[in-house]
Amino acid sequence: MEKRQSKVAVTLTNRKNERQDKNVKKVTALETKDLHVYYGSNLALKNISMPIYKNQVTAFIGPSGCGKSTYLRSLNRMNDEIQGCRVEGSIFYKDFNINQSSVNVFEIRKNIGMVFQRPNPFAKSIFDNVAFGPKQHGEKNKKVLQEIVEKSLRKAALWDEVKDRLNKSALALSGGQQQRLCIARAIAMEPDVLLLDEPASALDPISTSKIEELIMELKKDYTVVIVTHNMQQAARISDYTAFFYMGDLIEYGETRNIFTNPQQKQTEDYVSGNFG
Ligand SMILES: Nc1ncnc2c1ncn2[C@@H]1O[C@H](COP(=O)(O)OP(=O)(O)OP(=O)(O)O)[C@@H](O)[C@H]1O
Repeated sequence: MEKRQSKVAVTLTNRKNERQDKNVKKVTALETKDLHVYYGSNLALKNISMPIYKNQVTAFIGPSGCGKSTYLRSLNRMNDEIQGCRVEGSIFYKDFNINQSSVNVFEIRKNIGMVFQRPNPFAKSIFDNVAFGPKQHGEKNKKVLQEIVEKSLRKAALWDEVKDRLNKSALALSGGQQQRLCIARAIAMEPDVLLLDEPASALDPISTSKIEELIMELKKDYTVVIVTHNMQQAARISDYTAFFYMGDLIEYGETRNIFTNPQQKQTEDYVSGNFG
């Protein structure tokens, strides 16, 4: 138990690219107010109000079943796809409550993209995977599509590895490459926010560290929200951390504070490995 805590502390001490300039004004990219999520009659998330800051990495941590993924899916209305799931409360994106039936969810998901736990490329070429979204949204110009594909693959740190085989099947890529391809596919839609649901949990340590490096790069251009089971990963890559427990948001704040100076006993117990 002790060991786990000290590893996280070492991780925080060793963090590179630390740019916590206290004078920089935080801009809110997304915000929920009084959010409740039900699966049938089961209340899975209770009264969650929190901002997600622009160009920051925000990590959601907590034990299995506490509601991390449910909350992540709320942020781009993906819970709409789950039968029996009901989301009450407000989700503000660009000062507009997107939790309203009149909102075009495809437009929302274009701006707030999502990458899932298991890489899920289409059984198509690498090129067609990345070009898929823009084509669906009406882009027909081949040159423009080529530019989008190259730019997205570069941003996903995959271009050098695949530039000579863009017409080969995406399914022939390694798991880590497939996950970066899925990130490129999301980037191709030019989103503001990227929601990543345990994007490295199915990957080996080397692929995981590539994804982590990539996430820290991506925040320059995007707001990144990540669900992770791995507290060291949260400590390594996130600026803000939210700790969920049994459907409640127990504590939210700068990652350094959550791990080294938590205000709630439950957070302290969790980050020090005493439960979960
Ligand atoms: N599709 C669903 N139908 C019914 N209940 C669900 C569904 N998805 C999640 N739940 C319930 O909602 C609660 C929160 O689940 P959620 O998957 O959001 O938690 P989590 O913290 O992401 O868990 P994990 O870390 O195991 O992925 C749990 O009680 C879970 O059983």
